[in-house]
Amino acid sequence: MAQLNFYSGTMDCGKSTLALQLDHNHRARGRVGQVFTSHDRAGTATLSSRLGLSVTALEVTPEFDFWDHVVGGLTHGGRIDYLVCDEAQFYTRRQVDDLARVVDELSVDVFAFGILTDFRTRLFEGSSRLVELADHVHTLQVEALCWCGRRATHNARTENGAMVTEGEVIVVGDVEAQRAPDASVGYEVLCRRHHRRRLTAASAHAAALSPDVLPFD
Ligand SMILES: Nc1ncnc2c1ncn2[C@@H]1O[C@H](COP(=O)(O)OP(=O)(O)O)[C@@H](O)[C@H]1O
Ligand SMILES: Cc1cn([C@H]2C[C@H](O)[C@@H](COP(=O)(O)O)O2)c(=O)[nH]c1=O
Repeated sequence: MAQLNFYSGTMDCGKSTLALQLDHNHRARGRVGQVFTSHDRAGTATLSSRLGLSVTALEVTPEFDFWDHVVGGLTHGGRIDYLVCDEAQFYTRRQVDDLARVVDELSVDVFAFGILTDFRTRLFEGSSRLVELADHVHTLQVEALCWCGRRATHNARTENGAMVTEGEVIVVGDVEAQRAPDASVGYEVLCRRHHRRRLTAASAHAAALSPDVLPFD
């Protein structure tokens, strides 16, 4: 029976790498799949992993219709066994509803990948709907780490090094500033404790060097 799977974790925990591996393994066994993404750092219509691999993908814009796309493909004699959907946090609620419908009514497996929460710790629209509808929600095993060594659970956005909590929800960027399209905006994964205190690696380092502040854990 086809299933809707959601693989989730912070930024930089290996979601896109797993998406590429999963696609490779299914393809290697003769299954026919299609790969989708949205706002990938490497550019439009690309699914890229920090380990260096990337593949061409279909870009999911807010107007994109998964149901029409898959039904159209099957009606024209095509075969579709599965969909790999990266950066699914950016998909709309309607698009995730359609993914569930594709699973249930067309028996196509869906493997969706995305971060759960934005830089303000709020659930993304696509991710919240996936949590509501998925047959299985998987947390990635590879743990991204906070600078303090704890498991990173939250994504912080930084502007010129300082953590910010206001701004547009979607700003493409990376955890390593030099790889981001706009180097002044970056991301850093943190444990909840340090996200709450807005303590990035840089600000913790600065605070540790200051003689005026008490030490923190
Ligand atoms: N130079 C490297 N050597 C080994 N592993 C790396 C290297 N660079 C990145 N990685 C691995 O790749 C992961 C990020 O993979 P990626 O698929 O791009 O993450 P995500 O899609 O979750 O943001 C890191 O957590 C790390 O495990
Ligand atoms: C937290 C957060 C992230 N983003 C962007 C930044 C990246 O371009 C992607 C996440 O990609 P990854 O492969 O999981 O590293 O999402 C954003 O637009 N808004 C946010 O709040």
